[in-house]
Amino acid sequence: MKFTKMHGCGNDYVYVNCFTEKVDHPEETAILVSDRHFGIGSDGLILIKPSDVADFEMDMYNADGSRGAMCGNGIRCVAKYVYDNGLTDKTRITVSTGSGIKTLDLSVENGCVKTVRVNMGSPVLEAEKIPVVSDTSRVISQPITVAGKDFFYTALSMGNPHAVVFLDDVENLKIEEIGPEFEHHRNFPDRVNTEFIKVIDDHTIQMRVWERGSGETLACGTGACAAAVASILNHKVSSRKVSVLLRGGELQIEWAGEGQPVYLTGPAVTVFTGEYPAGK
Ligand SMILES: N[C@@H](CCC[C@H](N)C(=O)O)C(=O)O
Repeated sequence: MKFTKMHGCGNDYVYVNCFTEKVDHPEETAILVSDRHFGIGSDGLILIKPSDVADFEMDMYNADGSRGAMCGNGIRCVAKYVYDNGLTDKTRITVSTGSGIKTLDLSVENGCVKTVRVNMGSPVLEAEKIPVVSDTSRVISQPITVAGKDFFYTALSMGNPHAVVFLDDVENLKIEEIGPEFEHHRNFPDRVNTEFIKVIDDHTIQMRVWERGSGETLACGTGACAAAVASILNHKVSSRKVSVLLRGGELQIEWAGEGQPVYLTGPAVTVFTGEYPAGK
């Protein structure tokens, strides 16, 4: 299998061009290639496929082999891959995902895509659609006890489920201890991605993320969107344009408010290409 390793703000995936390559068991392949010691090393696997309903299809798998419906950093890299490798010459493309068709605008410099702006669709706030177990129809700053500690969280879906928690300090957070406890908490029947947020100023937030199926990653595009929406809903920021500072870089989020789509802008980078497994 020929592959390309790419990342968006350090959220790295192995990309396979399924116009020419075939992956028979993507769940098992995702686990194998993601291993940072015995595999290629990544947060998961992303298959780029032909589509009947959009220009391309993105099919994504986490490092544990579970399927993700949407990936904000991954879809920007899909855009870079298809443009840089001549599968399209369009700078506005559509990509079919597990959470619908997304439209992407590509910024090109010297013949290569540098940044991509994605229409991520509207956030889903209804508890049962996220899904999150709750007595209320929405979960905005609700108490939750996780691993014996009390937190407040806001839940929403950006095509995948997110819990956003505001803290005074995220740098010293023992995320490898608390992250899995949120992921498997009984409130989240489909597990959850959890964003831990420190507010920096009225338009900037700092974020660490524990991703469902992959653990701590350096960035999460859907998570950055969820965090910006939660920051606006909880009046933590006053701007509708929010900069999200992640361990692997910075993402820009725009949201005009309820019923409106969220826009995600950020970089996409190719790291290397190869073949897996090696011939010899
Ligand atoms: N890193 C991604 C999200 C990947 C899927 C997620 N772990 C899930 O299972 O929902 C992003 O950039 O959005």
